[in-house]
Amino acid sequence: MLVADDLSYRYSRRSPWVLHGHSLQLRPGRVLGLQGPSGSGKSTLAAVAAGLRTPASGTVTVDGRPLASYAGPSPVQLVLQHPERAMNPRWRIRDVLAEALPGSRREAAAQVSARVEAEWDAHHGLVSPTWLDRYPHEVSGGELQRVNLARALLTGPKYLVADEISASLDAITQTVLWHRLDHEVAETGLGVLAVSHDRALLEQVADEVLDFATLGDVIRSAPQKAPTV
Ligand SMILES: Nc1ncnc2c1ncn2[C@@H]1O[C@H](COP(=O)(O)OP(=O)(O)OP(=O)(O)O)[C@@H](O)[C@H]1O
Repeated sequence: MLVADDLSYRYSRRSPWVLHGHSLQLRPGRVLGLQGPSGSGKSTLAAVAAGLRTPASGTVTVDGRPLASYAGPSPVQLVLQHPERAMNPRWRIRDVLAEALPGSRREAAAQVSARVEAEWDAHHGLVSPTWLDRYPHEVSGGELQRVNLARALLTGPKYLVADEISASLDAITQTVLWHRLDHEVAETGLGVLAVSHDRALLEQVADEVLDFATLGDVIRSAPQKAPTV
């Protein structure tokens, strides 16, 4: 289980606490929705839960071990809204995916081809083999986000934090993206924290939807509780 416990976080000494006693638990094979208004702190919680930001206090553990103690690729991967910002536009999709794997680029590219053809074919998977020789600008926005997700999954995470991953897509493309991700959840037991301002979307894709505001302490109590950083 991924457990974020009693987190506090602020961006600088002078800025207000964004996280103040925030906690959540994510089980394998579940999609947990996290909803809240713009600026409330959802992305901050997502980044802390994925180990990209260090809380001032509180812990993030995976199966009882601190997330920071895991060597190699993190068991918690974070995927953000804009896939084009997360990849080199001069690399073919095969190489973009290969970057996630250890070993030489050539070996990794061969593994990518094998995996895409075996598991991620066009019928049920995230990536079509026909995209592998294309550049990022030669696939659609929805397809590129599927590549972005696939790259995170190639590292073999136990949990995926998906922060507004379909916010830039039209309704049909959103549905396709979540359907493909749902397939991965069912097949592999991946746990997903789906972060969005869009409650209606989360109610469609998640097993349970949490409100950001209910996960932390009342803001009045935060300055006493959280340590000075
Ligand atoms: N890098 C940063 N430096 C300073 N303050 C930041 C930084 N990133 C976010 N903040 C502030 O932290 C607060 C929470 O921001 P965050 O991005 O976590 O909210 P959010 O709920 O994800 O918003 P949105 O739905 O608009 O993406 C906001 O007040 C924001 O201005």
